[in-house]
Amino acid sequence: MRPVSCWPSSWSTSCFSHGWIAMSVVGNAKRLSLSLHAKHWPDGRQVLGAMNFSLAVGEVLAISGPSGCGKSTLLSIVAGLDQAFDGRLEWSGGQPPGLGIVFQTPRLLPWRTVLANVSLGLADGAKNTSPARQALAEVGLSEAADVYPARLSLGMARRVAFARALLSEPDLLLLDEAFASLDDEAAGKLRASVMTRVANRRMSVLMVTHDLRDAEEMADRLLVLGGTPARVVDERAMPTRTSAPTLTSTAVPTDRSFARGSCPP
Ligand SMILES: Nc1ncnc2c1ncn2[C@@H]1O[C@H](COP(=O)(O)OP(=O)(O)OP(=O)(O)O)[C@@H](O)[C@H]1O
Repeated sequence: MRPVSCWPSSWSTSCFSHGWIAMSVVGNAKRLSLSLHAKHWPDGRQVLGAMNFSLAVGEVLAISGPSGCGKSTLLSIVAGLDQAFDGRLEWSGGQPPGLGIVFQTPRLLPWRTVLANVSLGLADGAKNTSPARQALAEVGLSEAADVYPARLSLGMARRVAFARALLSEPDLLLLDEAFASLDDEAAGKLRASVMTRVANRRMSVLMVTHDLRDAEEMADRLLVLGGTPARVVDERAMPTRTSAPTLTSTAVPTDRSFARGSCPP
C-alpha cells in the first residue's frame, strides 16, 4: 500500500487518507502519480471513485472497462483538461511533461488544411512545413497534406491527429480509442510508430482502449475500470511486453472478458 502523502506540486485539491487502490512501480522513474478520491459532475453524480496509480517513464499503461464507465473522464483529468476533481495529480519534477493527445474524436480544425492541422503547436509550424510533412508521411497521408478535414474519412482524420500528437515529440502520449476505425495495416503502423518512440525516447503512454489487441501489443500493464462510480476492478501485467516494470501488487487473471458488458453496480 502506498503511504499517504501530500505531494508538493499538483493540479488540485485535497489530501485524504483512505480509500486507496494501491499499485506502484518499482525501479522506474515516475512520470506521473494520480491519487484520485472522487470525480463528481456538476449535477452531483459521482463518475469516478477512489483510485491511485503511477506511470513510469517509458511505460505503457492501458485502461479499459465498459462503455460509459469514465475512462475518457480519467484521461481528461490526467491531461489537465478537467481539474474539477478531488485528489492529486503529480508530475515528476513538479512540471507537467510535454503532452500529446489523440482524442476519441480527432478534433481537427475544419478551416485549416491537413498540413496546417498537423503543424498546430509547433512554434515555427507555419514557416517550416517539412517536419509536418514527415509526420504525415509516417502515418501514410502525404497525399492529403493540402485537403481540408471535411474530405477525410474518420480513420484518415484519426491518422492526422496521430501525426499532430507525435510531431510534438511528447513525453507522455494520451490515447483515447485512438486505433478505432483503422484497418489492421494502418493500426499496425501507428502502433509501431508509438512503440518506437517508447523505446527510443522513453515516451510514456496512457491509452484507453476496448481492444485487447492494443493492450496486448503495446501495454506493460492494464487497468480495468468498473462499477458506479468507477474504480479499478482488475489490474494485470501484460505478458507480451518484456519491459514490464515490477509490480508491487496484484494477481494477474487470464480471462479476456474485461471490456465486455455494462458497468456492474
Ligand atoms: N461533461 C459531462 N457532464 C456530465 N456527465 C458527463 C460529462 N461527460 C461525460 N459524462 C458522463 O460521464 C460518464 C462517463 O463518460 P466517459 O466518456 O468518461 O465514459 P467512457 O468510459 O470513456 O465511455 P466510452 O467507452 O463509451 O467512450 C458517462 O455516463 C457520461 O454520460
